[in-house]
Amino acid sequence: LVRNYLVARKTGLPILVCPINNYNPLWMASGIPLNPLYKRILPRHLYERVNCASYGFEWREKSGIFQKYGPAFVLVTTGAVELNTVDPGLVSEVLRRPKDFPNTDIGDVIMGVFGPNLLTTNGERWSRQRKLIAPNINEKISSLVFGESRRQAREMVASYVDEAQGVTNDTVRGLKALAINVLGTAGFGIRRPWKDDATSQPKRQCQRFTYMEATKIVVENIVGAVFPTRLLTLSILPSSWQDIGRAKTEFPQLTKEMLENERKVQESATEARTNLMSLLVRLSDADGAKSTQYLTEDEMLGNLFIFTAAGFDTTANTMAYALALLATYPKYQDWLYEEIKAVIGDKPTESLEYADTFPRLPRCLALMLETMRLFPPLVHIAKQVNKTQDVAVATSLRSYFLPRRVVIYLSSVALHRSLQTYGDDADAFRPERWILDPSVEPGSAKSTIAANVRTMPKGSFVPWSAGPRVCPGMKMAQVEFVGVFLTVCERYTFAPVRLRDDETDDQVKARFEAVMEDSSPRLTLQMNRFEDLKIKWTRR
Ligand code: HEM
Repeated sequence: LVRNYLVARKTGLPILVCPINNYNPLWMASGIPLNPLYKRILPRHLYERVNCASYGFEWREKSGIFQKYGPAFVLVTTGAVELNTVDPGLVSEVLRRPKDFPNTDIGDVIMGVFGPNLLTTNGERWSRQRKLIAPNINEKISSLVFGESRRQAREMVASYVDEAQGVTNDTVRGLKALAINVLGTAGFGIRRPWKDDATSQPKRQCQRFTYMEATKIVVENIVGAVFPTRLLTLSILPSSWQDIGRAKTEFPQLTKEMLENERKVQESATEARTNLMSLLVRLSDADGAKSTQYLTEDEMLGNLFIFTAAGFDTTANTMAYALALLATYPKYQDWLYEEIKAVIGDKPTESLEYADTFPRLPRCLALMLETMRLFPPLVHIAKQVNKTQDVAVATSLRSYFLPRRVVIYLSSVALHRSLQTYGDDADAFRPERWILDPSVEPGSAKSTIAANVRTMPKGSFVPWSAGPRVCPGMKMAQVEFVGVFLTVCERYTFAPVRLRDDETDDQVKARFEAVMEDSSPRLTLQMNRFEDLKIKWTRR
């Protein structure tokens, strides 16, 4: 603790000391569930430290702690020295310089459970994988994602309307099923009806998981999955933990089977296959000795996992918050509908082409950006100062001295609610803030994502990170989101179901806002009481 404190002193920034090891797996697993208890029993100044040392304090504190300590402060624990910042200049420099600020070792422990991958590696190994993989998450994949997202969304809402008279509190789970199925298609060429995933039951001990089921379980319980498999499968543990253990045990074998199958299909296929796994198979089968264009077998397992891990919960929860926001503020459903109608007119909507449609829906994308501004799936981005050399950075706010090995947390939540960047209504949901020129008519030639969606100042909006390590799935997630909201808003409206006949509009709004606010950052930010989002779908 003393050594860490002395390192922190070198930064010259305000310091908070908390004498625990916040990287201990037990602390990591118990920190969030016990947080409300700590809040109740500890005096405010002690709780503040314990809270900062527990995962995801960024969501619980929002901008408050930065208003108290300034744009950067340091947390010292027995496990680490952590610098937290909302200085956009520092954020932008840290993300621009991956050599000085590589990804953290702790991220590797969590996201590298099945092998090294794009997210968990640094240096040459990362740059080789990045050059191979990122350019291939391309427009062909986007087109596939667009079509599949629309198909899944149609099936989902039709099922709610036909079978439950439109009333459901299941839409968040439905969106998760939709997202995993879209990834199944784009990532692995597995095409499933929406209902298959949405209604699947927990498996009994003797039944094997499918690949997508095993991945979903591990992704949704990623912190638990860090524990050894032997521990997780102990019969005294709850069955949900045993499921994590089983999914973790089965995952490598399931991946190998899928890859073998893909290789067989590729041998006999007449056309090149378009999904991420087929691409990785081609890359790993290249001759590594002669070329730098290869992936090792363990990198392939790691990357197949990371596509789903990075792309599933992030996109699904963003869609869930957007849906809740649109139900809470219904005038924006009309705002989207106006654009959708202007773009697709009377065309038969089943046959909409991605390339003609997606770029002309700036309002639909603005909805996504505004949702992620208020509810960023990753509440922080973690980097660390490289291990060999201290780094100095000067921004318009101040000069920073960053000793080697210090972990840096870029706080997306507080950055995205900054009054300086977003104005006095920074906490309000206003998707139109993203539209550059509101007088441009939807559907007109100037109404495109490229021409009419605002770009925020560097380092102020980082839901997908930025710089050389920006999320390679950003476009894919945007296409999925726009495809889904285009499909549902074109044909349906949805509204909160009142709990009492005399519940007023304001009370309903406050109730839905409270459900969104009651969120916790797990792997990604998500609503704790998502079943309380009871809504009624109605055909337009
Ligand atoms: C709304 C959806 C998404 C959000 C908010 C999101 C967010 C992010 C963020 C913040 C990072 C940087 C993490 C860090 O540096 O610590 C990242 C990296 C990454 N994301 Fe995404 N992501 C999304 C969707 C996807 C999808 C659909 C894929 C898969 C196709 C994907 C694959 C990746 C990969 C492989 C990386 C590591 C990149 C590297 O370090 O070079 N993401 N994502």
